[in-house]
Amino acid sequence: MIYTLTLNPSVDYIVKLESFLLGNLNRTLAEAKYPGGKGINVSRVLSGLGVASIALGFNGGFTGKYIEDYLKNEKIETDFIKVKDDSRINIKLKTEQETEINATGPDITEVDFQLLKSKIAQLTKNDLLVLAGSIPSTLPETTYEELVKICKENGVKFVCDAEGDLLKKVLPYHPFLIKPNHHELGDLFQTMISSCEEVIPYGKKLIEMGAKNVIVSLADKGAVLINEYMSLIADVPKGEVKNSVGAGDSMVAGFLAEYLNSSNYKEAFQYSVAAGSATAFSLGLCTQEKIGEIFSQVHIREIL
Ligand SMILES: Nc1ncnc2c1ncn2[C@@H]1O[C@H](COP(=O)(O)OP(=O)(O)O)[C@@H](O)[C@H]1O
Ligand SMILES: O=P(O)(O)OC[C@H]1O[C@](O)(COP(=O)(O)O)[C@@H](O)[C@@H]1O
Repeated sequence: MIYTLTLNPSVDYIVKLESFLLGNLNRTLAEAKYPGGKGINVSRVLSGLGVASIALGFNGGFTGKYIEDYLKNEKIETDFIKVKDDSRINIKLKTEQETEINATGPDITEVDFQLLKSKIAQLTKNDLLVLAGSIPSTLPETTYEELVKICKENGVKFVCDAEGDLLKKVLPYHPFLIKPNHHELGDLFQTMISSCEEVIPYGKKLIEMGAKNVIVSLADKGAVLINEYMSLIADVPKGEVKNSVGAGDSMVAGFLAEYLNSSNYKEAFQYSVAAGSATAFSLGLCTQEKIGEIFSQVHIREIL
């Protein structure tokens, strides 16, 4: 079974405005709400692709209930640990640019964290855990490290989509997949990365540091897959970007769904990029149909 872990779920409140004037009254043209948080987005895309998963994490209050009900409605199994305060609301402002305000989220106690650890300790070598997103400020910086240590002890495969030190610290435990974007990759190595070709040496370093598969996305500039067998560069389809929130999460879900189906890295990567772009071209997350429409527009070349 695939488990996704979202330590800090959100209600993503997407508001579209003609323009945004700081210090003025602004009125929206349109708005939408979705359950959010990276692991939750992965579960939702997987579900749309016919792959079951169980969503884990902490949720609370009316927002937590909204998230849980929404997932249940989409037939996604959940096993959240209830916390006292409300799950956060993240604001996504769509003007000519995309501006995000991600909230801090509720306090997580030591008892809640122990409960989570005991849930993770029950996973087996037939399971895969996706750890994705930021860590609430009340949890220790070592949270992901502690959780993947448990995975390693029990032979559980895991995927990690996180930033900076959180990501670096899980590499020695050999994640099956990591997916930084080019800014996050640049931050890891204190450099600026602006093309797919520039990604390759750093991607290879991440493989040396322990990752099994590295996907680096560069928004409209393409994406790169590196593992011990190959280095692939994909270009992305052209289209009207409606909302790129969750595009990265869709790549993770797309890769997992297709890899589980075909065990073919190249096809899984092509599917992953198509899923990312299908989400960017949609108001919410991608659908299987939308991915199918643009799949053949994703061109992959191998770098020898
Ligand atoms: N402007 C765009 N045009 C086409 N596809 C896009 C665009 N922006 C994002 N995507 C798709 O979404 C994927 C992830 O986008 P990116 O912004 O790099 O990741 P993240 O959401 O993790 O920051 C890209 O690899 C691509 O497939
Ligand atoms: O946990 P973080 O880093 O605050 O991110 C949470 C946000 O990330 C998202 O999961 C979107 O992630 P991506 O755009 O990177 O795919 C939103 O749904 C959510 O609001």
